[in-house]
Amino acid sequence: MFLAIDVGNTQTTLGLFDEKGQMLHGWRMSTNSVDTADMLHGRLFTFFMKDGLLLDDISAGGIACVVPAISRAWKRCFEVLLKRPLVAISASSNTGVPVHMPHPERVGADRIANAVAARDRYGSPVVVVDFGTATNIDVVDDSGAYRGGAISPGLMLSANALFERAAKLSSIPIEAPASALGDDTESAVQSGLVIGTAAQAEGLVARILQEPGIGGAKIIATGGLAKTVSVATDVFDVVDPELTLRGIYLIWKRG
Ligand SMILES: Nc1ncnc2c1ncn2[C@@H]1O[C@H](COP(=O)(O)OP(=O)(O)O)[C@@H](O)[C@H]1O
Ligand SMILES: CC(C)(COP(=O)(O)O)[C@@H](O)C(=O)NCCC(=O)O
Ligand SMILES: [K+]
Repeated sequence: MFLAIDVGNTQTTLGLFDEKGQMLHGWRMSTNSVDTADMLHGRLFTFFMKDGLLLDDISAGGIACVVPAISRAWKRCFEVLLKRPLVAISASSNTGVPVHMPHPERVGADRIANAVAARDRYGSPVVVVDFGTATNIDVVDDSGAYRGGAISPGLMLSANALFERAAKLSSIPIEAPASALGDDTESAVQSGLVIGTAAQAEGLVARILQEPGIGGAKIIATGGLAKTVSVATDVFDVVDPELTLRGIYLIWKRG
């Protein structure tokens, strides 16, 4: 079986795929850039044990990593400890999705994976909004090419900055309030953060859809906060939390 690893700035998600491309198991852990190969190996061992699996069941891995400090530890975990190959996804991988941007090598591997999975599942044009540490938008045009998108501070980053800098505000449950018109501090902050993040996505998507080759695109939400935010908008055709992991699998499968 194939293990897909999506290393984000806050959390690392893992998905175990069978030969038919079904994701059978998924796990989530925090991303710690100081983790060693032994620690990563230990985490994998625990996840697999808990689900009645063996690390030997892994035949290969693929990784989309946007935290360079930890990529060596993952490589060592696979190649030295698990004795299995690990493919690192980048814009220069054989993805089948050409990157029409001046500096393809600078694009995050997670964004490439999103584009590949979205085009495969939903066709093109397609727009992905990924709600993680950053909120990033990834766009595939009607020719099937990746065209970039937008990057902004994610919901939790904004929330934490607000709670840190506004003396009278402290942490509240991050969920959509009943109305955009908050009638107390908690619901006002929920409105600003959750409905605000949703409205930002609506606004950016509306503008991106005006660009040549993007009109009529399906709009997909993914990322750890996709479910929280999608409650507050009807802009999304689909919420697909496993999109990035599926993209890693698809890129690996193409070889
Ligand atoms: N099981 C979970 N299901 C959904 N959301 C989670 C879950 N766990 C965490 N989240 C939220 O998702 C966010 C991380 O999203 P993610 O897309 O993994 O970010 P990144 O890829 O930037 O690390 C965290 O802020 C967390 O609050
Ligand atoms: C945009 C990102 C910060 C998103 O990271 P995440 O929120 O998933 O942790 C990441 O894809 C990244 O660092 N990209 C490099 C710059 C670019 O894609 O243009
Ligand atoms: K991510």
